[in-house]
Amino acid sequence: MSFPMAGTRALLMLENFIDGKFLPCSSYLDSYDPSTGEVYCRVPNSGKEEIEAAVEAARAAFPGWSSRSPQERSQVLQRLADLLEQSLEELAQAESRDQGKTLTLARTMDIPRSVQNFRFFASSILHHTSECTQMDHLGCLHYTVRTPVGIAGLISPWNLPLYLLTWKLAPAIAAGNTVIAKPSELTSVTAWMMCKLLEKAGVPPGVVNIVFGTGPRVGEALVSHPEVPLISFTGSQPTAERITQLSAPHCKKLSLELGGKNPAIIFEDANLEECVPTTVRSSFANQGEICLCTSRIFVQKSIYSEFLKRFVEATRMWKVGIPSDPSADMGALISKAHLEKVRSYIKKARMEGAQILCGEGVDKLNLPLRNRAGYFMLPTVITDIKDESCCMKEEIFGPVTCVVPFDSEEEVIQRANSVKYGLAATVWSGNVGRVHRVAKKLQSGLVWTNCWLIRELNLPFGGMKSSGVGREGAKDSYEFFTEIKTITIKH
Ligand SMILES: NC(=O)C1=CN([C@@H]2O[C@H](COP(=O)(O)OP(=O)(O)OC[C@H]3O[C@@H](n4cnc5c(N)ncnc54)[C@H](O)[C@@H]3O)[C@@H](O)[C@H]2O)C=CC1
Ligand SMILES: N/C(=C\C=C\C(=O)O)C(=O)O
Repeated sequence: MSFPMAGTRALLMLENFIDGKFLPCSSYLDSYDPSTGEVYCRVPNSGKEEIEAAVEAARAAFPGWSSRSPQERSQVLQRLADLLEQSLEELAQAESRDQGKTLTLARTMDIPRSVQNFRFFASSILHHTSECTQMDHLGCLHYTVRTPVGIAGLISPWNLPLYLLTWKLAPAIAAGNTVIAKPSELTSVTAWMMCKLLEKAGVPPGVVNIVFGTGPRVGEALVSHPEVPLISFTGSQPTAERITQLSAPHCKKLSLELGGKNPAIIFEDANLEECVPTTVRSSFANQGEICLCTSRIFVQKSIYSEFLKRFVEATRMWKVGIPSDPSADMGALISKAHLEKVRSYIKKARMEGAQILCGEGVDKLNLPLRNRAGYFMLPTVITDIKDESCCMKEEIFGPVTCVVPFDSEEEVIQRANSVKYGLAATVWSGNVGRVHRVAKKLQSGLVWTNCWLIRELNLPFGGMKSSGVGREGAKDSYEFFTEIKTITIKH
């Protein structure tokens, strides 16, 4: 596999992957290197025509793929995982250049997890069982069978491009579906690189089709297509709303993994040695562009000053640098528009009288000349802010976090729950009873106590309230990507 390295002039031209073939498109979109602000890649600007071709290919491939045994499909997934792993370095370089994240993060998190997604579902597909019940008095036996749904539409975002695409793709094809995936138009490169490995892995033509382009054009064509009965989406809440509207006339199965406004609750008996560095990471990892990132930090009053001092010191040590710098903790944000949006929240906070303790507008960003037009900003800590402020209510999805004090357990639970989102929370305390009590009362699909982002892929992942509909994981993804049928036998 090859793609232009940072500094090369040739534009990378992506093509759609339909029916096992790379196909050019009649129009293209510019894609930017977030670390320089320069166009470096052109992405197909697909529409209805390409979706029609992909549906035809996926429909034709379905009978063959769905009738293979789980073992056969599992072997294909394992081979794909091996091939991705062999290309780990190239994929990590590409992800970092396309997304702006540090190369270190792409190498240690994005690509290894993409490999793991295939290995995980290659294994879990072998272990599902179905239910059976008896009604001896009526001479009946009842059991369930599961069958793949058909053509799965997968729409993924720009923050963890290959990681989140493969988190949907692996369970979809493991269960016997064929797929049409639409990655974010801002970060399409690693999906295109993966297509180059599919044939060698033994994925038959038409089982995986990847169509590139924008949400309103090709995304909507996919969502509205009557022969795509299922959509798995990760992204923003307004887009989820639109997908829901477009799917409604067809009663499609939907899995919606959306944003968060995730609280960290830090009690006075927390181990600050562990809590401070983990909360810096949970706030600013991947430039704060993970739906699980912390953006509201509630600290018990008795340790508030001490925590704040240590937290700001540690944030100032969180280095922003060019993505290839091995000492950088944070790279560039995804786009100019997103950088401006994130900065606008800090401006609003200032206007409301909040204090910016470090970061944007307070400290100086040091970047090489070539990267000055890149979309970089410093990790920023806001205090003296009201719970009603938009910075405490809306998903900013950038390196910005708010720190506020609290008095009691009851109060903090109520405040943590007072937003429309309910995705992830962290609770820091040495008191086991309290940890269980608080975790249970938080309106949040995931609660990490005394840690962050330790993932158990077997268990349900997803959010409550406006953070989404449905869950993903070994059993949940299997259930989503299959239809269940109850069969009664009278004997
Ligand atoms: N995982 C998450 O929680 C994510 C949250 N966001 C949030 O969303 C905000 C906006 O980011 P965007 O890139 O605009 O997210 P988005 O929700 O618009 O994009 C996610 C995916 O949906 C597609 N899409 C967009 N409009 C569509 C439509 N009408 N029909 C079908 N597909 C469509 C996009 O092309 C992309 O592949 C961010 O600032 C952040 O707050 C963004 C990305 C991921
Ligand atoms: N869905 C997102 C992150 C998921 C992480 C995981 O499955 O470990 C997101 O940032 O959108």
